[in-house]
Amino acid sequence: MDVLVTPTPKLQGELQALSSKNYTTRYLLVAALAEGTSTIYYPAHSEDSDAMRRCIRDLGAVIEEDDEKITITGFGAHPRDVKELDVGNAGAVLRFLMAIAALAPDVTFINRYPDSLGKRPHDDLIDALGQIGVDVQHNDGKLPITIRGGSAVKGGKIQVSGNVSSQFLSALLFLTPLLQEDSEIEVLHDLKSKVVVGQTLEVLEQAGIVIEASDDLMRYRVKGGQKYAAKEYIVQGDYPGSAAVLAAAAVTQSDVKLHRLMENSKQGERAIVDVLRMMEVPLTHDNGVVHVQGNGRLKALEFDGDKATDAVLAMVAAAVFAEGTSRFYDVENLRFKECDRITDYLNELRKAGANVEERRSEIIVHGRPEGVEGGVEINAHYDHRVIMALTVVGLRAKAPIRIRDAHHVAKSYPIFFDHMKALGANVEWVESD
Ligand SMILES: O=C(O)C1=C[C@@H](OP(=O)(O)O)[C@@H](O)[C@H](O)C1
Ligand SMILES: C=C(OP(=O)(O)O)C(=O)O
Repeated sequence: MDVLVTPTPKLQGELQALSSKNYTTRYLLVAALAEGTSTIYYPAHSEDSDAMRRCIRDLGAVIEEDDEKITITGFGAHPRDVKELDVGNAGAVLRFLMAIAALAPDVTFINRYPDSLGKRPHDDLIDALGQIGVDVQHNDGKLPITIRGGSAVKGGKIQVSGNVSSQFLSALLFLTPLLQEDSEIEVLHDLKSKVVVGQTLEVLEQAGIVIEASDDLMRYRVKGGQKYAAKEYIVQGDYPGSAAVLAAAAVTQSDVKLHRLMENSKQGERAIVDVLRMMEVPLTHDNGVVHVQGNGRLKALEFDGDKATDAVLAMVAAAVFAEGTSRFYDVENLRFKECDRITDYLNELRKAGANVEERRSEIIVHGRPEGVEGGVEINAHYDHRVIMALTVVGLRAKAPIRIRDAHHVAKSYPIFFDHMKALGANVEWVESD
């Protein structure tokens, strides 16, 4: 399905932010790794969180769900001997479960998105798992991937590169407490998306796991033979998805309130609020409610995008209409996401009429406060965040834009267009031809 975005000068209304994707995937996983029954309140519903639900069920977790909560009886350190897992297009789910598959005899992760997840590299995790005796068969570091683990995998010293994705380190942090022996993990090179590792450590601690981490998050000591506790968890609101809604409010005349966005969240993408403030967008953030009263005027800024990796595309979309030139730096790992979020995204922005430039690890935006031309068809590149960001741009284009295959928004935010409509955006689903 495609979506037609017709220019919309005003947005107004109140929404509940959807539930955090990254906390949902983590709570589902730690509940599955516990032996008792855990309860997760307000879990996210999206393709990625459904992928984690499906895979932990296949691995032996028993799941019951109603409108408010999900209860999970876990398999502890003993997943069922499943032959195949389908993670859809979910990178974090794949990487976390590649590590957990080391507890099973022989699991193959299939390749259902050859043009998206199928192109993403997993070499650093494959290499790290190899160091503790996991046999990994792969297609040049990519899917399909077969993991052969089992009782021979005991823990030990592991070095893992962090300069492509933090998910490889998070994956090892979920696995190593369950191994028989103690482990020491050292992160080599750099650690991208470092803030997300904070979310991993927070969830591990909530699940009763003890990990000694160095202050710079580059070294870890993990005792083996630990057990995940069965607990109750509450999922907070999602900043990465909300970033697109807030950016939409920022580029229009708006009066928009978004609830459930904790001020002290560990999600790096909460920086969307500070970034919009620095862009001089009128807003307040109190008691978990972000209230944007946009007047359509924004100022350019410079921002270290690695601090808020999944909100950068929304920030860039806002910068398209700012006065002056904005620069988002330290964003090279955006190239290894659902698509190349620098080259592919900027190509689509250019089509819509934005004035943008790319460097290897930077996005530069020469703002056009007068608006962009629009009147084009956008390729979604299988990327929910490209779809949401181009919607923001379409609201302030001079002619409608059509986003091809916009249904991929469901990877993280299936009701994004319902939410945008509720705020008054002129967005409608149209059959692809
Ligand atoms: O650990 C996680 O849940 C995630 C980590 C980040 O990936 P990278 O570490 O690859 O930047 C982020 O982009 C992704 O959406 C979710
Ligand atoms: C990159 C993302 O997810 P993942 O890496 O889990 O596919 C995302 O949600 O923007």
